[in-house]
Formats: sequence, structure tokens, C-alpha cells
Amino acid sequence: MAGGLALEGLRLEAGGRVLVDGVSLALRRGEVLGLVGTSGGGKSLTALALLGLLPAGVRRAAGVLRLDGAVLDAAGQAALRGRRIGFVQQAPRGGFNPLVSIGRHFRETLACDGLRGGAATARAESLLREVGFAEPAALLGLYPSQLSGGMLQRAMLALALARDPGFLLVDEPTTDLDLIVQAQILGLLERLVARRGLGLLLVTHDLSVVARLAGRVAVMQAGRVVEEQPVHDFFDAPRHPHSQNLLATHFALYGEAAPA
Ligand SMILES: Nc1ncnc2c1ncn2[C@@H]1O[C@H](COP(=O)(O)OP(=O)(O)OP(=O)(O)O)[C@@H](O)[C@H]1O
Repeated sequence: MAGGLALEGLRLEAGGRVLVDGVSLALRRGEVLGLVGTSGGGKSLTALALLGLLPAGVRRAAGVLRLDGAVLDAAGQAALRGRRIGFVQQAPRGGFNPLVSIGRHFRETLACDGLRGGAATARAESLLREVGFAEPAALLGLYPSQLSGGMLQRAMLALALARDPGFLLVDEPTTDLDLIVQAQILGLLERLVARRGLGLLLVTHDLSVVARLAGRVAVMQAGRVVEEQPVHDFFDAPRHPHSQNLLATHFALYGEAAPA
């Protein structure tokens, strides 16, 4: 494809075991792609491969990553990380250093683009305001342990946006949050996509999140993408048995009938 971020023929292996195989995904700016499937299907590893951040012991045996048509090598991927592609990992508390204030997290990230002193503080405050903090100045002096899970998730989003990326990869954004905070985070993501024209890859096992935000859905099972559809077609007429099972489980959980 010409514009956007594209992964073609990804294969990941660990100790001779194939974890992900033949995975191709495309993400355009301004669109939300939901990557769903049961645990262990390969969603998180696929997102990490997009960032060039594979865990130790996992290697990319095949696959090409393109940005706006141009193939990226490992150095190109490292250069884009944070700058063109933001990342919000699962469980935001683990993404912060507990010994470092929220302000310093921002200062270190913003220094990558040469922003320091008052300019960095003003930018950090503006980013925190964008994700819904009414008094961002007070937040900068706090430590991660002083923030709730929902506040940390919003602060993590603000940090991921600090370098103005065109794409955002978000892994399980609502896990461990109460329902009200979940709804706030989803509303926030929706606004950020619309306002910034972000391409958002939303990794989740929660089909309600997909129904709320995604325009397209890709379903992974045992390391492969078994189906990809516009979200309405996916909910109306899932093609693959794994997708049908996911939907049946989802509707059983929420006490609704599956579409005929
Ligand atoms: N560091 C690793 N070394 C070896 N195997 C791994 C590693 N990380 C993940 N795997 C394996 O790769 C497969 C895909 O894992 P992955 O975490 O991508 O799945 P997932 O779909 O994101 O699941 P979840 O929803 O539980 O996060 C699983 O079989 C997992 O056990």
C-alpha cells in the first residue's frame, strides 16, 4: 500500500517454535484497526514487531515493515519508535519508572527533540491537558505511585503523543480499569484519533472496545490472522470459526443474542 504503516508476511520464532506466521496488516492514518483474538494468539508480539521491540529470545524470521511505502530496516524502525509510532503498553504502571516523577518522564522524552526548560514544561502541560488533566502543573511533581490506574493510562497516552507520532499502538487500554474509567479512556482515544488524524492499532481481547472504536477488525488465532473485515461486517457476519466463537462468547457474556 502507498500511505500508512504496513506489515507484510511477518514470521516470529523463539527457540525453533513459530509464534507468528504470515501476518500482514495495514494501518492508515485516521483509522482504527482492532487486533483481537484469544490469549496467546500473537497480538502483542505482532504489535511489538511493528515497533521493532521484540522480547529477548524472539526473532523476526521473515517480514517487512513499510512506512508510506518505504521499507524500514532495524535502524529505520528504531528511529521511528516514539517519533512516528507511539506505544502504550499493557498495564500502564509498568511503563513508568516508580522512582522518577511524571515531570521527569516528560522531560526525558521531550529532550529527544531538543525541548528543555520552560518550553518542555509548557509542552508537557499542554499534552496532559489534551488527555483531560485540568491542572497539569500539579501532576508533573507527582510520582507514578501517587496516580490511579486511569490517571496513569492518560499520562501514558500523553507521553506516547509527546513527539507527535502519526501512529499509535495501544495494547489492552482498558484492562484493570473500572467501567467509568474505561469509558473515559475509550472516549479519549476516539477524540485523539479524530483530532490528530492518528492511525490507531488497538490490541484487545474485548470486543466491546472494538465495537466502540474500530473501523476494521483483524482476528488472530495461533499466530495467524484468520479474518479481517470492516467492523460492521465482522459483527454481522463473522467468517472464520474462531471469530464466530469469539462473538458467541461475547454475546453470551453480555446476555445479548448474536445476530442471525
Ligand atoms: N518472550 C517470549 N518468548 C517465547 N515465547 C513467547 C514470548 N512472548 C510470547 N510468547 C508466546 O508467543 C505466543 C503469542 O503471544 P502474545 O503475547 O503475542 O499473544 P497475545 O495474543 O497478545 O495474548 P494476550 O492477550 O494474552 O496478551 C504465545 O504462545 C506466547 O506464549
